[in-house]
Amino acid sequence: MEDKIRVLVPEKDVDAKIAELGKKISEDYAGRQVHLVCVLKGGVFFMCELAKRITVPVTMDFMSVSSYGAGTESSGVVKIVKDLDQPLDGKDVLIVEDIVDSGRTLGYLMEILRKRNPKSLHLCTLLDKPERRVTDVKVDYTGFNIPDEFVVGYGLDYDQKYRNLPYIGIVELGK
Ligand SMILES: O=P(O)(O)OC[C@H]1O[C@H](OP(=O)(O)OP(=O)(O)O)[C@H](O)[C@@H]1O
Ligand SMILES: Nc1nc2[nH]cnc2c(=O)[nH]1
Repeated sequence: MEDKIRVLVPEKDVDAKIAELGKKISEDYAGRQVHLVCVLKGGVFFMCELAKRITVPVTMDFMSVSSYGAGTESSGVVKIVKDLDQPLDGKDVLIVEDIVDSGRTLGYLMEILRKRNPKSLHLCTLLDKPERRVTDVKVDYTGFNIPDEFVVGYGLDYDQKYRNLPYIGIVELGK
């Protein structure tokens, strides 16, 4: 049987929220250049849409870390699979993520990136599951706080599927 996807956040609400976040970030970074750091793979859809909504000068870089396997639980072991191409010294860095869940990935990542001497380091996530937090993380910009459900779409996968959905959904697995 095919998996069923129940819509949690419809496409129009995601689009409206990204526009709102882009406006807020543009205001907060007025007169500066913002260096967006995308955490692959999940963050890429959100980052592209967000970048289009930011009106101050933007530069971008990408990194890939792995903390989840094929399942739905963070392993707690975070590995850098692909590092950034450019140094962060003196830059106003904004990390762009699809989701903060246990906080392990971002807690670890922010600690490493802070050591690279950015002028500022902030975090923007499309989704946050505050109930699930194990590691404390300061989130500066949040799209939606969501309940403790495993979500897919807008970059988020289940076993590498469903990243391309233009909305956020909950998978009901087929038997
Ligand atoms: O707060 P945590 O519990 O650490 O979970 C958050 C992390 O999990 C997801 O990545 P994932 O490992 O699924 O990789 P992907 O983006 O390549 O799918 C997400 O993009 C975050 O990086
Ligand atoms: N796809 C997906 N990846 C995650 N990584 C951490 N939480 C989640 C989630 O709810 N869905």
